Amino acid sequence: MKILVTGGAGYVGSHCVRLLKSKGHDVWVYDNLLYGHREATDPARLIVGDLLDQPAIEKAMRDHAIEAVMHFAALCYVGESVTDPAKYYRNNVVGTLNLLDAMRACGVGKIVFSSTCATYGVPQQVPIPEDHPQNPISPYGFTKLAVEKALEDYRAAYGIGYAAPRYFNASGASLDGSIGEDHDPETHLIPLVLDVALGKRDHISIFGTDYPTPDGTCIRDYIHVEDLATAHLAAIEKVQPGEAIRVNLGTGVGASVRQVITACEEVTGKKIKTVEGPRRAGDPPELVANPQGALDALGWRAQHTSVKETVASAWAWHKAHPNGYAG
Ligand SMILES: NC(=O)c1ccc[n+]([C@@H]2O[C@H](COP(=O)([O-])OP(=O)(O)OC[C@H]3O[C@@H](n4cnc5c(N)ncnc54)[C@H](O)[C@@H]3O)[C@@H](O)[C@H]2O)c1
Ligand SMILES: O=c1ccn([C@@H]2O[C@H](COP(=O)(O)OP(=O)(O)O[C@H]3O[C@H](CO)[C@@H](O)[C@H](O)[C@H]3O)[C@@H](O)[C@H]2O)c(=O)[nH]1
Repeated sequence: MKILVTGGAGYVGSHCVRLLKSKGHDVWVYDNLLYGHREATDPARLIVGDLLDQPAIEKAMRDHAIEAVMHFAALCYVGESVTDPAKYYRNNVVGTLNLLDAMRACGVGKIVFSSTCATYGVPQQVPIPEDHPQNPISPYGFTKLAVEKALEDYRAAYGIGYAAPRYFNASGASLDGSIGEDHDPETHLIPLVLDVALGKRDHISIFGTDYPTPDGTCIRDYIHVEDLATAHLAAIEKVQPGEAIRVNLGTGVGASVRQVITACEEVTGKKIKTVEGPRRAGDPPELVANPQGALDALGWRAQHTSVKETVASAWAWHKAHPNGYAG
């Protein structure tokens, strides 16, 4: 398939691009490089462009006879989405409408869109099934839910098929150590803890120790980025024009903040200094996927279910690239 991958120079997108290519798909990346890295992808297959430039998206689709889209491009900082929601609605919602309208204009019939468990808000039930109510608690989550709704309406009216995988916490790095996570600023737990192990940060702050969980810290479902890639491959190959697939992508196994820190200590052999602090606004106590829906819909299940194994792949990359793609 000829696939346009928006955000393919970013963390999750770059891992998916590699897998798609290895399976023989003809892949073009469309990324404005705001947070993406030229080094994370093949420069000969990179179109530097913005989602807000609809004619440029259409040109990319026509120039390369695109048949399907994988859509990773988005702004993803939950905190910033609260202080500057306009930026998030414009980029994530208006940008995606431009992409969908370009697909209509060019006759592209299917898309896989990066949604998130943040669309569920504070869960009423854990593990979370796909039919759980979606009540986001941040503008970021609302932008993702708005796109899910638009996808469904575009499917019903115009026949565009879509898969909307809702990721839990993307983690880890490619198993050969060649690409990994490099966000600036970094806000995610695992890379921040590994920065402490590398001596780049003095300590990790634990955001809240009074949650109703066994050790008092938040529980998350850390899904390996290579597992996310295999799920996307399954989704793009499975979904057909006019169809809809909505699935959670998680391991089904949760790990607390303290458990992640312990895993990092075991993997790196370094003692991690921690500072216990207040809760971070908007953090639900526990987010864990019910993975059955993805198994039923895509025949997919996560292969990396040990957080220690996931941390080990992240550590291999961070150790080899202490300054990310900059060296
Ligand atoms: N990382 C996670 O834990 C996680 C969890 C759930 C969902 N997601 C979603 O998965 C997707 C990828 O996340 P990531 O962690 O790889 O983020 P990332 O920031 O590493 O990648 C996003 C990419 O999109 C590009 N981009 C952003 N706005 C653009 C625009 N207007 N035009 C063109 N390119 C643009 C950025 O330059 C970047 O390369 C996002 O949509 C995110 O919301 C991520
Ligand atoms: O310095 C830190 C950073 C994080 N945490 C905690 O670690 C957990 C994981 O946090 P983080 O790595 O920031 O991920 P999330 O906030 O869970 O959000 C990620 O995962 C979501 C899905 O769960 C996606 O929607 C988001 O885009 C993605 O950033 C949370 O309980 C945080 O409170 C700390 O205690 N200290």
